[in-house]
Amino acid sequence: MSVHINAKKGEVAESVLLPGDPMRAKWIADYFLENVMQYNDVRGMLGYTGTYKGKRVSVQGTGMGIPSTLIYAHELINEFGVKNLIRVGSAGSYQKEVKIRDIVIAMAASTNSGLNTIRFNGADYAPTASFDLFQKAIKVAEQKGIAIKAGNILSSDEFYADDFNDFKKWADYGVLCVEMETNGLYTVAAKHNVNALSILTISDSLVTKERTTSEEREQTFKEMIEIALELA
Ligand SMILES: O=P(O)(O)O[C@H]1O[C@H](CO)[C@@H](O)[C@H]1O
Ligand SMILES: O=c1cc[nH]c(=O)[nH]1
Repeated sequence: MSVHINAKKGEVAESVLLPGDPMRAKWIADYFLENVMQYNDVRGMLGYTGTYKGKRVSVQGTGMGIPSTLIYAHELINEFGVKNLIRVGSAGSYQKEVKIRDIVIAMAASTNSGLNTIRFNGADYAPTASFDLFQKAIKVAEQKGIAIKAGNILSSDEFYADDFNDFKKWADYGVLCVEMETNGLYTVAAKHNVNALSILTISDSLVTKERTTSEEREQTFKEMIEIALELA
């Protein structure tokens, strides 16, 4: 057991899907996994282990934002021996070509968080996806006929920016979409020499102002889960 995860040793699989929303974790376990056991309920941040096509896989909510995600990723890696951390999250589009329900794989994650500048004494660190998981995800998506987009994303510290037009600067530099966790996830995975990948589904667009409902964000977005589960 760790501070935030009350699983016993061995109850968490080597590969873990990481949605921000703990209710999406429950939905993934209910909808996709067999032989499911719930291993975590601390703070309502639900975690489950089950099997997918006979392979053991876990799914753990992380909460929202880099600080919360760092807690779960750190404990999963250091206390439970997790080797593959695959985020399955929602994101807001920054580009008109990136449309609602599109899937974006984060090759790299920029941020406005100060955590890495503190960690690296004022210098920038560029956290990137695991090349191995990235390559596999591209292959799986091709096999399943699922279109994906891939590139740089923004992990923002705030959901409600003072000025929503701030996104245009990031968009000009080719950033595809915004979410709130990947920069931290890729950094902690690099530190501990394990694999991390973020697969995101566009839930809303800062360009067109369209958006999906919270229920859709919790219970749909099946294609990114299907890709993620094949990487486990
Ligand atoms: O859908 P999840 O995985 O929670 O991800 C996105 O949704 C939350 C904001 O609504 C943030 O956590 C953001 O990164
Ligand atoms: O606009 C959005 C959508 C999902 N997640 C975010 O952080 N921002």
